[in-house]
Amino acid sequence: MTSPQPRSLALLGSTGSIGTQTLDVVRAHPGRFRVAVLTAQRQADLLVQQAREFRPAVVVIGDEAQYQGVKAALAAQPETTVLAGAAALAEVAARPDVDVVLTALVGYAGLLPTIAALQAGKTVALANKETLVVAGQLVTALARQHGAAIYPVDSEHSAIFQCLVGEAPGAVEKIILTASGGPFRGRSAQELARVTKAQALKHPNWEMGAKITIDSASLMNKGLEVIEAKWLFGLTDEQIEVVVHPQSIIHSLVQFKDGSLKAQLGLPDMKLPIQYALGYPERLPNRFPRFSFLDYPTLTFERPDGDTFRNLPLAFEAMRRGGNAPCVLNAANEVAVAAFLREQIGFMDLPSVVENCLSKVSYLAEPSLDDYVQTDAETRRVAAELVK
Ligand SMILES: NC(=O)C1=CN([C@@H]2O[C@H](COP(=O)(O)OP(=O)(O)OC[C@H]3O[C@@H](n4cnc5c(N)ncnc54)[C@H](OP(=O)(O)O)[C@@H]3O)[C@@H](O)[C@H]2O)C=CC1
Ligand SMILES: CC(=O)[C@@H](O)[C@H](O)COP(=O)(O)O
Ligand SMILES: [Mn+2]
Repeated sequence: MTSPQPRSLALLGSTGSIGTQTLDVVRAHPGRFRVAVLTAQRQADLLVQQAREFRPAVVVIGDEAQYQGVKAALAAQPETTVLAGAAALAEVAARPDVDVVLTALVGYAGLLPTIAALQAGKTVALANKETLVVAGQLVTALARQHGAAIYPVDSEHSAIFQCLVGEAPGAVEKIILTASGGPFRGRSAQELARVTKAQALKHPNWEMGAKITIDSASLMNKGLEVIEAKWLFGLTDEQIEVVVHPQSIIHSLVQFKDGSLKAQLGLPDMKLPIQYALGYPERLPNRFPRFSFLDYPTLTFERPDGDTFRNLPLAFEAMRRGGNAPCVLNAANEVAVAAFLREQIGFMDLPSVVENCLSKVSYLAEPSLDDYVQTDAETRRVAAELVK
């Protein structure tokens, strides 16, 4: 039997939590994947170290001030071209030598490179949920138009994707996204007003980047995932539910029209969903740690507390309004989370900034790409005033 040609990867955001775990998956499967592109924003030293190991055709350092340093550090590696700046991300995502673009960068910055990848017909392994939150309708329409697949990396969406394999289109009654509830599950609004950044950065089950960890603590992560699921799986708003499952073992469920439920289970480890998206439709054998029910004799479930964690109902509301409302939600949240991480605002200010921006920024029912860009910029201006 001949071995398959290695899949060529563009890994956008290689220095982050998803990016470094993606490289672990690549290391676990020698010969299956080839790294053609690596990109970082500020961590130039780690980017150089990764480039020396994986010898990609191109690296991008987002922070242009670090271009000369990266170029000098890779001078002895002429096969690797060094580029800098945000525009280079879209350029490398569309390179002819790339099969799969894994979007492991954080926030709105993922939108334009993902669009470039889809327009070039690339398969996108999507970790960057903000892309579908901001412009899900436009992005999924582009994928259809260019015959490009989007495979989810987000653990809940990977779970749903795995449950849907072999099922007829239209067989789904609803999906149930599981939420850990974060480090502050069960706390009152009064208690939440006093929590610290250090406490919010301690997720009970997952090791992740700072922005998504704060989003998990405020339940905005689940709100973003609700909107992400709508577009990935073509669901109506009524077909999406959230249940709190503090152990993060059941990664999500699908309920079918005959009442049957399918779930995907596993340890909280992103290497499996990353590998599934990169290897799809194959299930590649690996030696990652295995789950045992005996280690988790009790799996529990609760209703999310949307009165206290207001980001979740705000995200549902933005989804129902549609148009540019989810783009406003996302930009407001990005500004608020950055301000919280600078210890400029408190935890309970996070939903207030989002709610305020949703009421202040002009609503557009059918935004173009340019409208999304304008909405993002306008929302950031409004939000910046609110977090001062
Ligand atoms: N971490 C996880 O387990 C999960 C993450 N996700 C999603 O995946 C995405 C990545 O998350 P995570 O890995 O945790 O994030 P991290 O913050 O750990 O990593 C983000 C990566 O993006 C780069 N980056 C940051 N800002 C920009 C920018 N403006 N332009 C270009 N690149 C940028 C960073 O570069 P540098 O570090 O060099 O500055 C880094 O490589 C997010 O959308 C998140 O919601 C989804 C499910 C699980
Ligand atoms: C690993 C992953 O996919 C994260 O999005 C994770 O789900 C965060 O956990 P909660 O948002 O459920 O706390
Ligand atoms: Mn998730």
